[in-house]
This record gives sequence, structure tokens and C-alpha cells, in this order.
Amino acid sequence: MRISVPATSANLGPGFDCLGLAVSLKNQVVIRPSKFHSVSLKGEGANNPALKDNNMFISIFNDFYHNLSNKKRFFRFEFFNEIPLSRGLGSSSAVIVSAIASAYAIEGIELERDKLLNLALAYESHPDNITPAVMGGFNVATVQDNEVKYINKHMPRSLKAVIVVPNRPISTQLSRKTLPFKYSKEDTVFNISHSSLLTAAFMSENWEMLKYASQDMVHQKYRMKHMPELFDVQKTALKNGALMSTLSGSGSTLFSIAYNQEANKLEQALKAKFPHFRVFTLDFDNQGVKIEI
Ligand SMILES: Nc1ncnc2c1ncn2[C@@H]1O[C@H](COP(=O)(O)OP(=O)(O)O)[C@@H](O)[C@H]1O
Ligand SMILES: N[C@@H](CCOP(=O)(O)O)C(=O)O
Repeated sequence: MRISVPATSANLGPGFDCLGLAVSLKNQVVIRPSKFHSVSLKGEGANNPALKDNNMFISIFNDFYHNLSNKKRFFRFEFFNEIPLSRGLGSSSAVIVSAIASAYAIEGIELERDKLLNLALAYESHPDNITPAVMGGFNVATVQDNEVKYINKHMPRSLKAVIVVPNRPISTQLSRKTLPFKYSKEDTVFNISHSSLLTAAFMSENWEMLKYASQDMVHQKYRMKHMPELFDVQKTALKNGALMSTLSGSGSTLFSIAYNQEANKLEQALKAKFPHFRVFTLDFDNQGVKIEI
């Protein structure tokens, strides 16, 4: 069985903990019954011994598999990771979503996407990464009565994501602790109005509105000041054709959207100015989690 899950970019500026979309970097895992437990890891995290000895995917998979099945079986797990770890591209959501989905699939139990999303919520309480990881596309999501309520929309082929991935990881959990405990009425109103405008821009495909609507007062400046070069990445992106440029999740990746015909110029400008960072041009993913039996 093979399962793949896309990377995600959460917040999109003002939509803290509620807006997110999926891009075409993917983590894949192939799982086969085996005489003994074994793991192989390729791509992102392959040199990280913790991912072999204490792998979050395997522990979530085992929790679900043992609850669903009475059998004692061993598996071989082959991971092919494209999603950089702890760079604000939803690597932990991808692991959570794929581990739950594959435990059900290997037992031959059908799992609806909505149910998968709500099971994933127990491991990641903010829904802005898990929703696009499951559904693909652009998503507006909130949690009410322990359930994710969301609206999803496909992203068009006429746009690309251009991402700048710094070498430094940022733990989402630690980064959340650096944010203010309280916000002023002005900052709150600023973010409600910008997040609403941004949602309307995505839903109505009014791409020229993105640069106004994607401004934020509640998290980016607090997070980006720990890596001030990110302000320069954002400025360079906006000067070179980006329709919007925002911190991806809790960072350290900077995420930009550009028209197809502008994306190459944007990628080259970012590569030239930030040669020590990785720059990728990606399509958007409209499929979300994908299982092949
Ligand atoms: N491919 C992977 N395999 C196993 N665990 C992973 C993988 N990717 C991420 N993780 C786990 O998720 C953690 C990163 O989560 P987090 O700080 O939320 O970053 P991100 O912004 O990438 O989601 C890692 O420290 C690791 O424990
Ligand atoms: N809304 C969350 C999103 C975290 O995304 P990640 O990809 O960095 O895990 C936040 O801003 O903390």
C-alpha cells in the first residue's frame, strides 16, 4: 500500500489558525506486511536518527492499527519524504494524516475524509494544516464542538507557489509560545478584516487583491524578528512579481504566490539574493491525501 500527503502552508498572513492550502511537495510511504519490523527513510530527515528510532508516523500508525485489528503483524515502512521538517510546511500534519489513513487502509476499513480530519484533530489542535493535508486546495477552517468546520476550494493551474526554505528549523510548539498573550482591539480588527478579505479574494479568484489582504498583525512580525532576513525575503518576493508573500505556518519558510508567467523570474531573483536558502517553484495540490492499495 502506498500513501502520499501534500505539504501545506498555513495562516497565509492574517488567517492565523484558520487558513491554509496544499502544495505539490509530498511525503510518501509504502507499507508492506513483513516477518519483522523494519524502516527505510529517504529524502528529508533521512539523516535524523530520531526518525528511525522514535518515529511519530509509526507510533500513531501502531495506536490506530492495534485498536482496529486483533492481529499481531509486522510491517516494513519505506518513507520517501519531500517535506522539510519544522520549516512551516506542515510536516507534522502530513505524518499524522498519513499514519491514521494508512492504519485504516491496511485493515481494509473505509475512512471518509471528514472522519480522518476529525481523528487528526486529536493530534494537531489547529485545523489550518490538517484540513489542506486531507482535502488539498485552499481551505478556511475552524473547530467547533471538537469538529473541524471547513470550506474548501480548488486552486487554479494559472498560479504557482514559490517557497524559500531556510536552513534553520523552527518548532511550531515553541514558536507559538513567543506570541503575545493578548492583542489590542486595533490589531484584532485589522486581522479580522484582512483575513475576511483574503478569503473572499481566494473564493472569487481576485488575485490582485492578495497583496493588500495578506497583511497580518498577530504573528508574523513576532516570529520573523527571530530571523530578520525573512523580512528581506518577503520584500524581494513582493518586488519581483509575488502576488502575496507570507510566513508559512510558524516558519521558517517564506511562501509566495505568483502567476505562472512570473514564477520563474521570482524564483531566479530569490535564488540570486539568498543563495544559502533553498528555493522551490511548486504547483498547488488539489487532491490531498491519496491512497493506492
Ligand atoms: N517525515 C517525518 N517522519 C516522522 N516525524 C516527522 C516527520 N516530519 C515531521 N515529523 C515530526 O514533526 C516534528 C515537526 O513538527 P512541527 O514543529 O509542527 O513542524 P512543521 O511546521 O514542519 O509541521 C518533527 O520534529 C518530528 O517529530
Ligand atoms: N497556525 C499554526 C500553523 C503552524 O504550521 P506549521 O506548518 O509551522 O506547523 C501556527 O501558526 O502556529
